[in-house]
Amino acid sequence: GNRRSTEDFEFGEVLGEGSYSTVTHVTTVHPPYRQYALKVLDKEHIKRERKTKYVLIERDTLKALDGHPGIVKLWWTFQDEWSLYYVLEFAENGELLKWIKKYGSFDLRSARYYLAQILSAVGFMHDKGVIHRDLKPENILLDRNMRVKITDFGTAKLLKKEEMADGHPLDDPMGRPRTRSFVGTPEYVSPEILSEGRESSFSSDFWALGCVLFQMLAGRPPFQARTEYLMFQKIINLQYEFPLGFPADAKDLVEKLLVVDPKARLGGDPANGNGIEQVKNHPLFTSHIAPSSSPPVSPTRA
Ligand SMILES: NC(=O)Nc1ccc2c(c1)=C(Cc1cc(-c3cccc(C(=O)NCCN4CCCCC4)c3)c[nH]1)C(=O)N=2
Repeated sequence: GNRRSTEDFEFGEVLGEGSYSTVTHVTTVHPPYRQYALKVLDKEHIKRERKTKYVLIERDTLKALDGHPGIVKLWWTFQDEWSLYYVLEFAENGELLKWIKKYGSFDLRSARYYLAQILSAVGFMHDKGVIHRDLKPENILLDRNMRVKITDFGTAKLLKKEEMADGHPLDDPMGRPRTRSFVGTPEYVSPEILSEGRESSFSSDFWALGCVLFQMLAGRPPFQARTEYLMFQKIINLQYEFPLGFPADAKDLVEKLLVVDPKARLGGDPANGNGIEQVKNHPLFTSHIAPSSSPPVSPTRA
């Protein structure tokens, strides 16, 4: 059968490190030689840090999202005495963040090309009741054809059926105060998480999309500060500025996504219908009919 073990793989370079996991480039030792990203999770550390819940959420979320080209595929899982192993899709061109830094910033056509693919993957996630909660250029990978592959669902939230209506997790029937389980990466965390201590909702992912669009075109995230406290102040007070020359259509979309009230955010209120469709119908996408030439494979400066 296909019971796997580390013996089946030749280990290559380390691709990424987390607090209790390491992702390594591996190649199968038997033909057909295939490349994967092997995520090794340390059992001892997981138990000590009480992260078992997150580890299982990642596996269950990736299984629920299997089949979408914009989400990293989980091929198999196996374990040994010390570790859990997730055999994940290898995205050869790595993190979107690396490409933004390499080119300084993207031109509008490239930013629109990547945002359209990210929206397709996020729309699929939300339809399946998954909130990513930590969308950022480090978690948006690019494969050998520069196609988007979203990863790192270790901190995602898998909503129950009855929670799907407005994307908000239900309050505890016993009225116990909500213990906010997780806060995303400071630069990209939405104001409602910081101020009301709310759980994230679908709308939190839209805030992060606004930050990613800004960063692709500006070459930096909208909110930066020397300390997390100062960063949080800037986020809840919406203190950010566009660089000169920031394209008008993209500026308008960022301004509709970086809205403090999650319900007023574009796509943020499920009562207005499918959030992703509202973003896809924005002039950034509808007022530029792409020329017949194929989309850009690698980002180029404006
Ligand atoms: N937290 C997580 O779950 N993290 C994950 C999960 C899955 C996963 C994952 C992370 C991946 C990360 C990754 C990182 C890289 C990478 C890291 C450093 C440099 C490069 C790079 O320079 N790539 C482009 C140039 N290469 C040079 C080598 C030959 C091929 C082309 C890629 C490629 N893929 C991956 O491919 N698949």
